[in-house]
Amino acid sequence: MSSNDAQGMAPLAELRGASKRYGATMALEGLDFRVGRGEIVALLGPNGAGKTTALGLLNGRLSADSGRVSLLGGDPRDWRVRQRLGVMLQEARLPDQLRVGEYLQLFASHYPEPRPIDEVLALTGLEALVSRRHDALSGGEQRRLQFALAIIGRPALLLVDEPTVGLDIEARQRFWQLIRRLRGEGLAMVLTTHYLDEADALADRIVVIGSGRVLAEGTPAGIKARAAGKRLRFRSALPLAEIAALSGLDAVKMEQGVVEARSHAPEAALRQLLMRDPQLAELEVLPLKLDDAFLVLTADAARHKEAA
Ligand SMILES: Nc1ncnc2c1ncn2[C@@H]1O[C@H](COP(=O)(O)OP(=O)(O)OP(=O)(O)O)[C@@H](O)[C@H]1O
Repeated sequence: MSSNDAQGMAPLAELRGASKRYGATMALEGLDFRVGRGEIVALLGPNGAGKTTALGLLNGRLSADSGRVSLLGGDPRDWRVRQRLGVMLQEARLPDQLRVGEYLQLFASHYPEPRPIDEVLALTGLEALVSRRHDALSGGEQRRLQFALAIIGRPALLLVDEPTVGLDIEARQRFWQLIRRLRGEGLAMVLTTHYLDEADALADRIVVIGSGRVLAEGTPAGIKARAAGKRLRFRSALPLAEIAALSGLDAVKMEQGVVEARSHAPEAALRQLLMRDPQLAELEVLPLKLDDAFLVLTADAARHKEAA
Protein backbone atom coordinates (compact mmCIF):
# COMPACT_ATOMS: atom_id res chain seq x y z
CA MET A 1 0.00 0.00 0.00
CA SER A 2 2.94 2.30 0.46
CA SER A 3 3.71 2.99 -3.20
CA ASN A 4 1.18 5.62 -4.11
CA ASP A 5 3.30 6.85 -6.97
CA ALA A 6 3.21 3.44 -8.58
CA GLN A 7 -0.58 3.62 -8.46
CA GLY A 8 -0.58 7.16 -9.78
CA MET A 9 -2.31 8.44 -6.63
CA ALA A 10 -1.48 11.69 -4.93
CA PRO A 11 -0.49 11.33 -1.25
CA LEU A 12 -3.12 12.24 1.35
CA ALA A 13 -0.64 14.50 3.08
CA GLU A 14 2.86 15.60 2.30
CA LEU A 15 5.66 17.72 3.70
CA ARG A 16 8.32 18.58 1.15
CA GLY A 17 11.52 20.22 2.34
CA ALA A 18 9.56 21.70 5.25
CA SER A 19 11.50 23.89 7.67
CA LYS A 20 10.31 25.54 10.85
CA ARG A 21 12.28 27.67 13.25
CA TYR A 22 11.35 28.87 16.74
CA GLY A 23 13.78 31.70 17.49
CA ALA A 24 17.21 30.10 17.49
CA THR A 25 15.83 26.53 17.40
CA MET A 26 15.50 24.79 14.05
CA ALA A 27 12.60 22.46 14.88
CA LEU A 28 12.37 21.10 11.32
CA GLU A 29 15.11 21.25 8.76
CA GLY A 30 13.94 20.28 5.29
CA LEU A 31 11.64 17.45 6.36
CA ASP A 32 10.24 15.22 3.60
CA PHE A 33 7.43 12.96 4.53
CA ARG A 34 4.22 11.64 2.96
CA VAL A 35 1.28 9.45 3.80
CA GLY A 36 -0.79 7.57 1.24
CA ARG A 37 -4.27 6.10 1.17
CA GLY A 38 -4.92 3.49 3.85
CA GLU A 39 -1.42 3.88 5.22
CA ILE A 40 -0.40 4.21 8.85
CA VAL A 41 2.85 6.12 9.07
CA ALA A 42 4.65 6.42 12.40
CA LEU A 43 6.84 9.45 13.01
CA LEU A 44 9.32 8.02 15.49
CA GLY A 45 11.84 10.14 17.31
CA PRO A 46 13.22 11.19 20.68
CA ASN A 47 12.10 14.26 22.67
CA GLY A 48 12.51 17.43 20.67
CA ALA A 49 12.95 15.61 17.33
CA GLY A 50 10.26 17.72 15.67
CA LYS A 51 7.33 15.28 15.65
CA THR A 52 4.74 17.64 17.15
CA THR A 53 5.93 20.46 14.91
CA ALA A 54 5.49 18.24 11.84
CA LEU A 55 1.93 17.44 12.94
CA GLY A 56 1.35 21.15 13.58
CA LEU A 57 2.19 21.89 9.94
CA LEU A 58 -0.12 19.13 8.74
CA ASN A 59 -3.06 20.28 10.85
CA GLY A 60 -2.67 23.94 9.91
CA ARG A 61 -1.83 25.11 13.45
CA LEU A 62 1.64 26.16 12.27
CA SER A 63 2.97 27.55 9.00
CA ALA A 64 6.25 26.36 7.46
CA ASP A 65 9.03 28.93 7.04
CA SER A 66 9.96 27.22 3.81
CA GLY A 67 9.05 24.09 1.86
CA ARG A 68 5.64 22.76 0.90
CA VAL A 69 2.82 21.35 2.98
CA SER A 70 -0.20 19.74 1.39
CA LEU A 71 -3.15 18.09 3.05
CA LEU A 72 -5.90 16.18 1.22
CA GLY A 73 -4.97 17.96 -1.97
CA GLY A 74 -5.20 21.45 -0.43
CA ASP A 75 -3.75 23.81 2.15
CA PRO A 76 -4.13 22.73 5.80
CA ARG A 77 -4.84 26.35 6.80
CA ASP A 78 -8.09 26.13 4.79
CA TRP A 79 -10.86 25.03 7.19
CA ARG A 80 -12.70 23.16 4.40
CA VAL A 81 -9.65 20.94 4.03
CA ARG A 82 -9.28 20.58 7.79
CA GLN A 83 -12.89 19.43 8.09
CA ARG A 84 -11.79 16.15 6.53
CA LEU A 85 -9.03 15.72 9.07
CA GLY A 86 -9.26 14.05 12.48
CA VAL A 87 -6.80 15.17 15.12
CA MET A 88 -5.91 13.75 18.51
CA LEU A 89 -3.31 15.88 20.25
CA GLN A 90 -1.23 15.12 23.33
CA GLU A 91 -3.23 17.41 25.58
CA ALA A 92 -6.91 17.70 24.83
CA ARG A 93 -7.98 20.02 27.67
CA LEU A 94 -11.61 18.90 27.61
CA PRO A 95 -13.85 20.47 30.29
CA ASP A 96 -14.46 17.97 33.08
CA GLN A 97 -18.16 18.48 33.66
CA LEU A 98 -19.43 17.17 30.32
CA ARG A 99 -20.32 13.50 29.90
CA VAL A 100 -19.03 11.09 27.25
CA GLY A 101 -22.34 11.05 25.35
CA GLU A 102 -22.59 14.85 25.47
CA TYR A 103 -19.13 15.22 24.00
CA LEU A 104 -19.97 12.87 21.17
CA GLN A 105 -23.20 14.73 20.37
CA LEU A 106 -21.47 18.08 20.49
CA PHE A 107 -18.65 17.05 18.17
CA ALA A 108 -20.98 15.14 15.81
CA SER A 109 -23.00 18.35 15.32
CA HIS A 110 -19.96 20.01 13.70
CA TYR A 111 -19.80 17.61 10.75
CA PRO A 112 -22.10 17.18 7.75
CA GLU A 113 -22.09 13.36 7.86
CA PRO A 114 -20.92 12.20 11.28
CA ARG A 115 -20.61 8.57 12.23
CA PRO A 116 -23.59 7.41 14.31
CA ILE A 117 -22.79 7.89 18.00
CA ASP A 118 -23.60 4.26 18.85
CA GLU A 119 -21.13 3.11 16.23
CA VAL A 120 -18.38 5.33 17.69
CA LEU A 121 -19.15 4.12 21.22
CA ALA A 122 -18.92 0.50 20.10
CA LEU A 123 -15.72 1.07 18.14
CA THR A 124 -13.96 2.73 21.04
CA GLY A 125 -15.41 0.46 23.74
CA LEU A 126 -17.01 3.37 25.57
CA GLU A 127 -20.64 2.08 25.57
CA ALA A 128 -20.76 1.52 29.31
CA LEU A 129 -19.31 4.96 29.97
CA VAL A 130 -21.74 7.07 27.95
CA SER A 131 -23.12 8.86 31.05
CA ARG A 132 -19.76 9.22 32.79
CA ARG A 133 -18.33 12.70 33.34
CA HIS A 134 -14.94 13.40 31.84
CA ASP A 135 -13.28 13.83 35.23
CA ALA A 136 -14.42 10.34 36.25
CA LEU A 137 -12.68 8.62 33.33
CA SER A 138 -9.30 6.90 33.70
CA GLY A 139 -6.35 8.14 31.65
CA GLY A 140 -6.84 5.35 29.10
CA GLU A 141 -10.59 6.07 28.86
CA GLN A 142 -9.91 9.77 28.34
CA ARG A 143 -7.55 8.91 25.49
CA ARG A 144 -10.22 6.67 23.94
CA LEU A 145 -12.77 9.49 24.21
CA GLN A 146 -10.33 11.85 22.48
CA PHE A 147 -9.90 9.25 19.78
CA ALA A 148 -13.69 8.90 19.46
CA LEU A 149 -14.00 12.67 18.98
CA ALA A 150 -11.24 12.58 16.36
CA ILE A 151 -13.02 9.95 14.24
CA ILE A 152 -16.66 11.05 14.63
CA GLY A 153 -16.53 13.32 11.57
CA ARG A 154 -15.43 10.44 9.27
CA PRO A 155 -12.02 11.93 8.58
CA ALA A 156 -10.05 10.94 5.48
CA LEU A 157 -6.88 11.17 7.53
CA LEU A 158 -6.20 10.99 11.25
CA LEU A 159 -3.28 12.66 13.05
CA VAL A 160 -2.51 11.14 16.42
CA ASP A 161 0.17 12.66 18.66
CA GLU A 162 1.80 10.24 21.11
CA PRO A 163 -1.38 8.29 21.86
CA THR A 164 -0.16 6.15 24.74
CA VAL A 165 2.12 8.40 26.77
CA GLY A 166 1.41 7.89 30.47
CA LEU A 167 -0.81 4.82 29.97
CA ASP A 168 -0.19 1.53 31.72
CA ILE A 169 0.47 -1.63 29.71
CA GLU A 170 -3.18 -2.76 29.61
CA ALA A 171 -4.51 0.66 28.56
CA ARG A 172 -1.77 0.87 25.96
CA GLN A 173 -2.70 -2.51 24.49
CA ARG A 174 -6.36 -1.49 24.36
CA PHE A 175 -5.44 1.66 22.53
CA TRP A 176 -3.37 -0.29 20.04
CA GLN A 177 -6.37 -2.60 19.41
CA LEU A 178 -8.50 0.46 18.75
CA ILE A 179 -6.04 1.87 16.24
CA ARG A 180 -5.81 -1.52 14.53
CA ARG A 181 -9.62 -1.65 14.15
CA LEU A 182 -9.65 1.72 12.44
CA ARG A 183 -6.74 0.67 10.29
CA GLY A 184 -8.84 -2.37 9.34
CA GLU A 185 -11.45 0.06 8.02
CA GLY A 186 -8.78 1.61 5.78
CA LEU A 187 -8.40 4.89 7.69
CA ALA A 188 -5.02 6.50 6.98
CA MET A 189 -3.09 7.81 9.98
CA VAL A 190 0.02 9.64 10.97
CA LEU A 191 1.00 8.86 14.51
CA THR A 192 3.92 10.13 16.48
CA THR A 193 5.64 8.07 19.12
CA HIS A 194 8.83 7.72 21.13
CA TYR A 195 8.49 3.97 21.17
CA LEU A 196 9.86 1.64 18.53
CA ASP A 197 7.57 -1.14 19.78
CA GLU A 198 4.51 1.09 19.27
CA ALA A 199 5.59 2.04 15.75
CA ASP A 200 6.32 -1.62 15.05
CA ALA A 201 2.92 -2.75 16.35
CA LEU A 202 0.86 -0.21 14.41
CA ALA A 203 2.59 1.28 11.40
CA ASP A 204 2.95 0.22 7.77
CA ARG A 205 5.88 2.57 7.45
CA ILE A 206 8.17 4.22 10.00
CA VAL A 207 9.87 7.55 9.48
CA VAL A 208 12.58 8.06 12.11
CA ILE A 209 13.26 11.73 12.74
CA GLY A 210 15.88 13.47 14.84
CA SER A 211 16.84 17.15 15.01
CA GLY A 212 14.12 18.01 12.50
CA ARG A 213 15.35 15.68 9.76
CA VAL A 214 14.52 12.22 8.46
CA LEU A 215 17.19 9.84 9.78
CA ALA A 216 15.74 6.61 8.43
CA GLU A 217 12.59 5.43 6.72
CA GLY A 218 11.19 2.00 5.95
CA THR A 219 8.88 -0.83 6.92
CA PRO A 220 8.91 -1.84 10.59
CA ALA A 221 10.83 -5.01 9.64
CA GLY A 222 13.41 -2.99 7.70
CA ILE A 223 13.83 -0.47 10.48
CA LYS A 224 14.16 -3.17 13.11
CA ALA A 225 16.77 -4.98 11.03
CA ARG A 226 18.74 -1.75 10.77
CA ALA A 227 18.38 -1.29 14.51
CA ALA A 228 19.78 -4.76 15.16
CA GLY A 229 22.61 -4.86 17.66
CA LYS A 230 23.74 -6.29 20.98
CA ARG A 231 24.52 -5.23 24.49
CA LEU A 232 28.01 -6.20 25.62
CA ARG A 233 29.17 -6.62 29.22
CA PHE A 234 32.68 -7.52 30.30
CA ARG A 235 35.56 -6.77 32.66
CA SER A 236 38.58 -5.11 31.10
CA ALA A 237 41.86 -3.62 32.21
CA LEU A 238 41.63 -0.98 29.44
CA PRO A 239 40.89 2.63 30.39
CA LEU A 240 37.24 3.52 29.79
CA ALA A 241 38.20 6.28 27.34
CA GLU A 242 40.06 3.79 25.14
CA ILE A 243 37.06 1.44 25.08
CA ALA A 244 34.67 4.30 24.33
CA ALA A 245 36.85 5.38 21.39
CA LEU A 246 36.55 1.99 19.64
CA SER A 247 34.37 2.01 16.56
CA GLY A 248 31.12 0.09 16.79
CA LEU A 249 30.52 0.80 20.47
CA ASP A 250 27.98 3.31 21.84
CA ALA A 251 26.85 4.42 25.28
CA VAL A 252 29.86 2.91 26.99
CA LYS A 253 29.74 3.03 30.78
CA MET A 254 31.45 1.30 33.68
CA GLU A 255 30.02 0.29 37.04
CA GLN A 256 32.03 -1.49 39.72
CA GLY A 257 34.63 -2.55 37.17
CA VAL A 258 32.07 -4.00 34.71
CA VAL A 259 31.86 -2.25 31.35
CA GLU A 260 28.55 -2.12 29.52
CA ALA A 261 28.07 -0.86 25.96
CA ARG A 262 25.66 -1.05 23.04
CA SER A 263 27.00 -2.20 19.74
CA HIS A 264 25.58 -2.11 16.24
CA ALA A 265 28.53 -4.26 15.05
CA PRO A 266 29.28 -6.57 18.00
CA GLU A 267 31.65 -9.01 16.23
CA ALA A 268 33.94 -6.26 14.95
CA ALA A 269 33.85 -4.47 18.30
CA LEU A 270 34.74 -7.68 20.16
CA ARG A 271 37.64 -8.42 17.81
CA GLN A 272 39.13 -4.99 18.55
CA LEU A 273 38.52 -5.38 22.28
CA LEU A 274 40.17 -8.82 22.49
CA MET A 275 43.15 -7.66 20.46
CA ARG A 276 43.75 -4.77 22.84
CA ASP A 277 42.93 -6.64 26.03
CA PRO A 278 43.68 -10.38 25.95
CA GLN A 279 42.69 -10.51 29.65
CA LEU A 280 39.12 -9.42 28.94
CA ALA A 281 36.84 -11.47 31.21
CA GLU A 282 33.22 -12.25 32.15
CA LEU A 283 32.02 -11.43 28.64
CA GLU A 284 28.27 -11.42 28.08
CA VAL A 285 26.59 -10.69 24.74
CA LEU A 286 22.95 -9.78 25.38
CA PRO A 287 20.04 -8.83 23.10
CA LEU A 288 19.23 -5.13 22.85
CA LYS A 289 16.16 -3.83 24.55
CA LEU A 290 13.86 -2.22 21.99
CA ASP A 291 14.51 1.27 23.31
CA ASP A 292 18.25 0.67 23.06
CA ALA A 293 17.76 -0.55 19.49
CA PHE A 294 16.08 2.72 18.66
CA LEU A 295 19.00 4.67 20.13
CA VAL A 296 21.44 2.60 18.06
CA LEU A 297 19.41 3.38 14.99
CA THR A 298 19.36 7.13 15.54
CA ALA A 299 23.08 7.18 16.41
CA ASP A 300 23.84 5.07 13.34
CA ALA A 301 21.75 7.27 11.04
CA ALA A 302 23.43 10.39 12.41
CA ARG A 303 26.86 8.82 11.70
CA HIS A 304 25.87 8.03 8.09
CA LYS A 305 24.68 11.62 7.61
CA GLU A 306 27.96 12.98 8.95
CA ALA A 307 29.96 10.68 6.71
CA ALA A 308 27.91 11.62 3.60
N1 LIG B 1 6.57 27.07 20.73
C1 LIG B 1 7.88 26.80 20.74
N2 LIG B 1 8.78 27.76 21.04
C2 LIG B 1 10.10 27.50 21.04
N3 LIG B 1 10.65 26.30 20.74
C3 LIG B 1 9.79 25.29 20.44
C4 LIG B 1 8.37 25.50 20.44
N4 LIG B 1 7.79 24.31 20.10
C5 LIG B 1 8.80 23.43 19.91
N5 LIG B 1 10.00 24.01 20.12
C6 LIG B 1 11.32 23.36 19.99
O1 LIG B 1 11.39 22.77 18.70
C7 LIG B 1 12.01 21.47 18.76
C8 LIG B 1 11.04 20.42 18.24
O2 LIG B 1 9.96 20.31 19.15
P1 LIG B 1 8.74 19.30 18.95
O3 LIG B 1 7.76 19.57 20.03
O4 LIG B 1 8.26 19.37 17.54
O5 LIG B 1 9.47 17.90 19.17
P2 LIG B 1 8.81 16.47 19.48
O6 LIG B 1 9.56 15.49 18.64
O7 LIG B 1 7.34 16.51 19.32
O8 LIG B 1 9.20 16.31 21.00
P3 LIG B 1 8.43 15.52 22.20
O9 LIG B 1 8.60 14.09 21.88
O10 LIG B 1 9.21 15.94 23.39
O11 LIG B 1 7.01 15.96 22.20
C9 LIG B 1 12.42 21.29 20.21
O12 LIG B 1 13.77 21.70 20.32
C10 LIG B 1 11.51 22.24 20.97
O13 LIG B 1 12.14 22.70 22.15
